[in-house]
Amino acid sequence: MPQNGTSSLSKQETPAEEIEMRSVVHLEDENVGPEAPLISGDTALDPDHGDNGKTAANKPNPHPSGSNFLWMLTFAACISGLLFGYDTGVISGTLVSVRSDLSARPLTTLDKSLITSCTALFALIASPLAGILADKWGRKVVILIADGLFTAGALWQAVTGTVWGMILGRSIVGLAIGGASLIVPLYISELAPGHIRGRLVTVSLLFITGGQVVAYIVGWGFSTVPAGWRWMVGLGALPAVFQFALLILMPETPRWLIKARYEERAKRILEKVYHDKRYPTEDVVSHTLQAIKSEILKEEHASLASPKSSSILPPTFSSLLFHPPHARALAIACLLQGLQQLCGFNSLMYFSATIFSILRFSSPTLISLSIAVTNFLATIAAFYLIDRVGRRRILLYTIPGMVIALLLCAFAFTFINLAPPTDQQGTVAGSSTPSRLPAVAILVSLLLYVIPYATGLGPVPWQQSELFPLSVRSLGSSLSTSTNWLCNFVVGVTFLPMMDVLTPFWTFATYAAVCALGWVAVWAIYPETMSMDLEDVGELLKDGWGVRESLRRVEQRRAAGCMDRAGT
Ligand SMILES: O[C@H]1[C@H](O)[C@@H](O)[C@H](O)[C@@H](O)[C@H]1O
Repeated sequence: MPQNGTSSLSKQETPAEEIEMRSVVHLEDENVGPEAPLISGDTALDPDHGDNGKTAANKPNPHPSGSNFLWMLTFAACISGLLFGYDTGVISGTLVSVRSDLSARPLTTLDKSLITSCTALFALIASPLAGILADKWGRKVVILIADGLFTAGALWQAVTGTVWGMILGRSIVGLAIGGASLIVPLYISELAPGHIRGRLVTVSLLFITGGQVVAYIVGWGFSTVPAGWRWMVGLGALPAVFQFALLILMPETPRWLIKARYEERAKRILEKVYHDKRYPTEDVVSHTLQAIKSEILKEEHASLASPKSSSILPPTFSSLLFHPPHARALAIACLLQGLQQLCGFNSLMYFSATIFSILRFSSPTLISLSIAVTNFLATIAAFYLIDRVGRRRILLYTIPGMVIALLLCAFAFTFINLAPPTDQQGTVAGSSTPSRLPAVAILVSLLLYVIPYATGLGPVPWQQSELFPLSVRSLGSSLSTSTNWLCNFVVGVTFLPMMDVLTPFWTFATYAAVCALGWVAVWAIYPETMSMDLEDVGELLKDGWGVRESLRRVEQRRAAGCMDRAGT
């Protein structure tokens, strides 16, 4: 395995060497601008060779719904998503069941906050590190390390006897979640053909939200068993061990392999990914290979030619921050990830039982399960829509629904008298006799909020990897993943204080305002990337945000009938 993704050329993989030599020759030609074909006379390596709208109709058609091999790899990778969901969801049940089992005393509010928020904090630290490792050693290595951390963290939590031991265990799991949340969408995006990429990445969201549902059910099931919480947290080790074993069968992504100059291996994997008896795959494989190689050459050229690169920062960092197309991709990815968290969804994930207990529902944990189940079911809708309706359009349609539902919820809260401030257990105190109608209206409005969230903002930001060209893909994805965890952390620590200080009305109205502002930003700068090859997305952001151009291409592809392959 190469040390930095650019060395270790094997003898039989000379075509990649040749590519590198050609690239050097090309870079020595002063008259060749980034717009020009990289290798004159070689149409396969022409930047226009990809689907830029002119060639859409002529592109070879891969299997419309993906080969079995591709689906198997997607499911294998998604086990990390299941762990991400399980470990974020299990905390709510654990906090109620621990009682005095840790440090021989009941948990204080501070204990609860630390145990909950350290996971997001360590996920935030882990994602950029995972991005660097994913570039150096490959995507698979990060999955392997995350599995090790998931297992160690789960077992440690199950046996620990102190609050600080629990915080340590949650932090180890946080490191694993940070790595997994970066690598799963990246791994799948780099394997998937453009026309089903959105759906395959959304499968990982089904595993995340499904993991949250399982965690809530397990939490509910073990809540009456003495020390049952040890089983809740310890069970997280099982899927990690299973995935660890599966890793032997999982290949590296073709895109990383080509960057690391293992072209023959990349070709063999592409052949398997696109394999189907009913469809000739040779053309698709060679088209994809050439498009990846062309993109690598262009990126190498562009970053060398970039005038604003800084000598203080490592080259990939300065290329990501100072090369305008890369910086634009980063801005969009961070906007979407920040919006996904600052819209307040995880305040429900972490505190819905608290909200429903102040509303005097007889079984708050069961009612909060309805939030998790709705989140999961609406993600299934996203799976069907994301490659048909498109990422941008889904967001523009669903965010207004979230704004309305949040305002309804804020309004309904004005009919509930809340006694200030939180009690000793960190629970927001409620009035003695809240009326049933506003309480039911709050539950309904929260469910109405979750449906559009899970159809749009839940899955769309995780399509982030497709925005970045290969040279900065894992670094860019890791920074936007960190943005996600930073904002997740902010929402986790501010929700209860906001409810106390600002009142529930202003808390939910603030989330509504964030969503409304987010809608404007999405409308202004997020281009439609549905059905595009990864290598073509970069073209869109070359001279601007590419919104109009992306919509024009969507129309063109529709007219050419290309989208029928995705079932549109
Ligand atoms: O996309 C996921 C999903 O929406 C989860 O339900 C949520 O808990 C995560 O924070 C988010 O990243």
